Amino acid sequence: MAQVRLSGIAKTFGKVTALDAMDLVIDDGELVCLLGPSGSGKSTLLRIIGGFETPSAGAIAIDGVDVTGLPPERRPTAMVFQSHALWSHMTVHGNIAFGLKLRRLPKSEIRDRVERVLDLVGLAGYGGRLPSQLSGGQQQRVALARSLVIEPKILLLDEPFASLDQHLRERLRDEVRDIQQRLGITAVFVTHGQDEALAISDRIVVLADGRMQQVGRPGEIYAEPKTAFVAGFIGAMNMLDGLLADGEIAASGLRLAAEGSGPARLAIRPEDIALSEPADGRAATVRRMIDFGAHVVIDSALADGTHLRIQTDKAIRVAPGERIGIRVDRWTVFTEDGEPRRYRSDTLRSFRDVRYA
Ligand SMILES: Nc1ncnc2c1ncn2[C@@H]1O[C@H](COP(=O)(O)OP(=O)(O)OP(=O)(O)O)[C@@H](O)[C@H]1O
Repeated sequence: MAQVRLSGIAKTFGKVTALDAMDLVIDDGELVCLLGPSGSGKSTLLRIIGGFETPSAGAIAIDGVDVTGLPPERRPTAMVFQSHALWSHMTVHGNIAFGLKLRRLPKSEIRDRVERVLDLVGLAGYGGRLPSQLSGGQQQRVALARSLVIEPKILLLDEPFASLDQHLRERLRDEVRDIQQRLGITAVFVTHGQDEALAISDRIVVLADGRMQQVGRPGEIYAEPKTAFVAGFIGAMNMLDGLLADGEIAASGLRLAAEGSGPARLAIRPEDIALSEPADGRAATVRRMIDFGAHVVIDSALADGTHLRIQTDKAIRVAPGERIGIRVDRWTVFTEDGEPRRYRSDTLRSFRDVRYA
């Protein structure tokens, strides 16, 4: 069992609040991604879990044992850093065996464990090479093997594949997910790549300005963002400034049914917009078509010039300057205070306004 419990964890560096009183439980065997923009506190939180940083306030417990004051080597954790930091004069075998030698394990056991973990990361037969004789991706696999060989209960990864090209990054992150599930270990993965987080996480913790914005399953975070920040940060989103009045939100000439009054933000996913006949309050002008192969995105302009992106079928062809009608199937309205309100076109009839249905 390896559960991590953070209670009121905070960290300040001088006047900078890197983390603000954070409570979080990471369950046994879970892979949790810490996702957020640069400077949001992801690495600081990970380093606190690993014991590389001391919190200014709060406590951290692993399997019910308080480890707040313990150094990294006395925690059941292992960290994989962004830069592989392998010892260049040591072979792959030597690099991986190092931690086991420190623990004074018998030679035969060290050899067996190194072989097993090399196999696990797809590098069987590479033990005799020097790091300089490996590709970047292979070096990062060695770094991963070096962390896994000590059989940690909790694997901590700080943007481990950031320096690799996208193709390799995707392959390695899927492998990490696979290995983590096979070994049944708990993992915390720092990334600022939303695709990465959506692809591999059991749960995502979205951070901004040292605060947890939302914690949830990938699909939940995508479909039901709790704040305008999360809505804009995860997945493609049209975010428009609008005004609520008379059962509608008006934003950049677009009008949709919504309750409440006063300023608000209107969030619409590009895939939740379809083309239709132009009409008052639901028209735009095509700027350009962006062909992604599997689908097409129409970059359009609303009445005041604000961009509106529409994801559509690649069979659809429109020309720059063309006026198009839009039908919005789902939208979310965020106000300063209060919960976000989500709407769908087929629920509109209950909003006494059938114009957009
Ligand atoms: N040792 C330090 N001394 C002073 N300020 C620090 C230190 N480490 C981090 N910070 C500050 O704390 C905040 C959070 O930093 P952190 O590295 O945790 O962010 P991050 O989300 O991991 O960012 P990135 O994606 O850029 O790595 C930032 O404002 C950063 O400048």
